[in-house]
Amino acid sequence: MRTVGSSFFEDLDVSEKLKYGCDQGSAASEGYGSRMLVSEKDDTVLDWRDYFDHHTFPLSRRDPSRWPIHPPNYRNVVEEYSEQMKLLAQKLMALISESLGLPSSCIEDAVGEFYQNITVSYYPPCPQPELTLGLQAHSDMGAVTLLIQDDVGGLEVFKDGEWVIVQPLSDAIVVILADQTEVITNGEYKSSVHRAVTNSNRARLSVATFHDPAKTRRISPAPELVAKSGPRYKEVLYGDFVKSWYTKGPEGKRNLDALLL
Ligand SMILES: O=C(O)CCC(=O)C(=O)O
Ligand SMILES: [Fe+2]
Repeated sequence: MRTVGSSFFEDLDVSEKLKYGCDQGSAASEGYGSRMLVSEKDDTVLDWRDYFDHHTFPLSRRDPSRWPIHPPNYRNVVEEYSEQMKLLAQKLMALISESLGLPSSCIEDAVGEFYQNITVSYYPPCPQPELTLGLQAHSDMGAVTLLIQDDVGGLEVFKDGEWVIVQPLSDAIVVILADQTEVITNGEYKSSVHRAVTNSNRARLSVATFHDPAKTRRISPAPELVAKSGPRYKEVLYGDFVKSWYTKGPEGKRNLDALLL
């Protein structure tokens, strides 16, 4: 997956890439985009990255004809990778459920049918890395994100009040728990606040596979956990949560904090 991703970003010129351009005006639209976000306040660059977003599940959203044809195995690799990541996300949700004494299907049942997106992020070398981040601090909105990165490094997680580097390991898949898992587990598992930093000499590639509920899904803490310690989060319609995330901007976990009881 890393190989086909970097081949798309590094072998094609901009005009070729723009044939797959996403609609930058609408949230999480499929295709190629460049998010060199610039602050309206003081012109500082906020995000320094290019990306390609693929809609992979449910199958009704999947249209491989919108994905690159270079390199030639690109579309097959994405389809196979998507399947494997879905299986892994299901396994992890079952293990988390069991670890809390819940039936193994509990979290997956609460999430419902997976909306899976695969985002390849490409961070070009940044001339002044101290002035901008590749991607601002945020927690992911959905349930579980599975991330692979190359050997450059740049992913950091916020732990015990400081930023900790996630060392790149070529065979590792980083599990990033997202906001809806925190709600469903009634805060027993926390979503992770993370960001990507840039560097001035090497481009970096990461592939994040998001597993989210449908926008029409209502998410609330599992009843078994509420029975033990009372509800700690308000119920939320996932579509409303996504809307408020895009309105307020990521900025740490502020969005999820609005659901705290
Ligand atoms: O590039 C990375 O390591 C982080 C990507 C990420 O957090 C995201 O796309 O939500
Ligand atoms: Fe993220």
